[in-house]
Amino acid sequence: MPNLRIALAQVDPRVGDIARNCDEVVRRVEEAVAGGARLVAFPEQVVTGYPVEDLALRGSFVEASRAALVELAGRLAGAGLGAVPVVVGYLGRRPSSGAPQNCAAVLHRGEVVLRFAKHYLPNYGVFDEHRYFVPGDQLPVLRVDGVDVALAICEDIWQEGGRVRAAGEAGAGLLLVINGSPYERDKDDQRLALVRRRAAEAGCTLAYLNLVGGQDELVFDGDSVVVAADGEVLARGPQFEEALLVLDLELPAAHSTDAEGTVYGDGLRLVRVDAGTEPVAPDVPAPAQEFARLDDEAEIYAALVTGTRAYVRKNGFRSVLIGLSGGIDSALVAAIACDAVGAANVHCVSMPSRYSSQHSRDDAAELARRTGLNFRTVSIAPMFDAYMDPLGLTGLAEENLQSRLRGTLLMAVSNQEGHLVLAPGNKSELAVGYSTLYGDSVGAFGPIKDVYKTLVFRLARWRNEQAGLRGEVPPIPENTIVKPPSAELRPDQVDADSLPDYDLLDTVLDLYVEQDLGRDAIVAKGFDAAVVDRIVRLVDTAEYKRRQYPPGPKISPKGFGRDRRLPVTNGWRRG
Ligand SMILES: Nc1ncnc2c1ncn2[C@@H]1O[C@H](COP(=O)(O)OP(=O)(O)OC[C@H]2O[C@@H]([n+]3cccc(C(=O)O)c3)[C@H](O)[C@@H]2O)[C@@H](O)[C@H]1O
Ligand SMILES: Nc1ncnc2c1ncn2[C@@H]1O[C@H](COP(=O)(O)OP(=O)(O)OP(=O)(O)O)[C@@H](O)[C@H]1O
Ligand SMILES: NC(=O)CC[C@H](N)C(=O)O
Repeated sequence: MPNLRIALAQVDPRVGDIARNCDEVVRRVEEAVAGGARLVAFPEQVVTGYPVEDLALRGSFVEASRAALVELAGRLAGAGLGAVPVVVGYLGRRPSSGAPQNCAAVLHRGEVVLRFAKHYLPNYGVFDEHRYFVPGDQLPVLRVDGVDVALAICEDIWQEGGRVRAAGEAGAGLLLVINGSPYERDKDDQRLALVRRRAAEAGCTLAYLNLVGGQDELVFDGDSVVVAADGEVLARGPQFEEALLVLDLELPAAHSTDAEGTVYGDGLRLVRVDAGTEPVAPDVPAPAQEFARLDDEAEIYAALVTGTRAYVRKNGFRSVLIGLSGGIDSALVAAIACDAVGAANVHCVSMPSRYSSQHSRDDAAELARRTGLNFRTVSIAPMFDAYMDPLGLTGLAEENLQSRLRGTLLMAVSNQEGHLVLAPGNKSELAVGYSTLYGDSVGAFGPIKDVYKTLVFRLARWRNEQAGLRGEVPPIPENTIVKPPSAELRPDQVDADSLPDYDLLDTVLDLYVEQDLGRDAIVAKGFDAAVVDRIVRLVDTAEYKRRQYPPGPKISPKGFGRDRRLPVTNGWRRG
């Protein structure tokens, strides 16, 4: 059996930054070729970044992507890297109609030798690909070093049949799938099971290559994997880190004599390109690469850090600003921020009012001391009095004023000093509207907006334990974790005055939001009808607030973003 040394480049492109992304492709091909790779692959739409959303509808952008592809082929050859075929994803057009397509190409000896488009387009959850693209109808096969490598793009393996079946019918020796598959909790297990099933169906080894990094609310976890037809894992990339996986695969020699244009299942037509290369036995075998899996908390925390870092850096910021109350939410956000951009780039403001307890102020200062982040205190009392005197506010208006003064203050410091403001709201609060519009909801990015409050506590404990294991000072003060959550907007206020206990609240929210169960179905599970009614009503009436909340990293199958699109003006009140 011929040996094929492949390199899978698990990289982090920036959407819209075609020049930077192409530079990165050249750099990684250089590295792969130096490592003896005979075939190099990059993820879905690496040239443009993924997902490009409505940029796909801009003719100038599509043309820039197509031109960059041709230029990239020339650049690789010019750099002495043209002998090795390179698979890259890009944004292209269907030649007949000019309609945008989610494409990939093979670059070889200075030319674009093969182009094809994604066959199945995802149109659920966060995906809208039918809005942008028309599907491809080919089975692309690249013959390299005497092995037939069938190619596919992400959703192509999530649906039955299609390129997986066609690859089997064409007798491919390897199915190479390039992906832009966003992170969700437990999705790595789901993907591995899927990849194993598809490898068995295609009857060949399957190499699954994913993006890594973050793009607005999406986080890409990498987690590329290579699986044999019998399900054995041959290599697995790291989660949430860039990597170049170089590995040797023993693959069957190409034997298909099917002519170009042969039609397989689902109407896919064979397009074949022969790289004209001879098998090369490597001098030294590539070392086996299988990175250890992260456990649940580690994985979620890494996703939050990755998403936050990507948003800050890719939007040109160096530093962030957080209102630090001494409570658990802003404490966890501060810990994530320190891990994402470094404590020296994290700026926090304690903004006490007359209702702020001494322990809250102390806890905020203690977190700053433990992490080394930049910390200052600005009392909001004088501003508060200046509003209260002429307006005579009471009750909720008085409470929300404090939150809004803090929001205004944070934005003022952001304007003055150039830090990006992080919003500290968690998913439980966002669900029930427990935050002040234009107050604590100000900010550019919400690192924990997809994290329920009960998980906020687990992550805070987990982060402290990790510090302990590494012999470091745990970042979050114990008192912040153990005290009852409170907004401290009036004397002796605690969250439990206005909301059900968080264990109960999060359980019902999971049923209503994540699992989309109706009110009656939730009550039928044994929950108190009055509590369910109240939670359902709070969730439904807070849609307007969620629409005005900043983006944040999606970690669940149903984040408050594109995954859950409900009308704001909505007379349906029966859950
Ligand atoms: N359908 C709709 N579409 C658009 N706007 C709508 C609207 N319904 C109300 N509004 C507007 O929204 C306003 C009400 O919203 P908003 O001003 O935010 O105020 P509201 O939701 O009434 O109160 C904020 C709640 O969040 C709690 N809170 C605040 C701050 C921090 C925390 C925490 O623990 O983290 C909790 C606070 O104790 C209170 O229960 C109305 O006055 C109206 O202007
Ligand atoms: N005294 C304060 N100083 C600085 N920021 C504050 C202060 N009080 C509230 N904030 C900001 O407003 C956000 C909402 O805080 P609040 O205490 O009202 O509720 P919370 O959801 O329990 O949040 P936390 O757990 O961070 O306290 C905080 O996360 C923080 O960013
Ligand atoms: N880019 C894609 O086609 C992604 C869709 C796929 N179902 C996934 O989440 O991995």
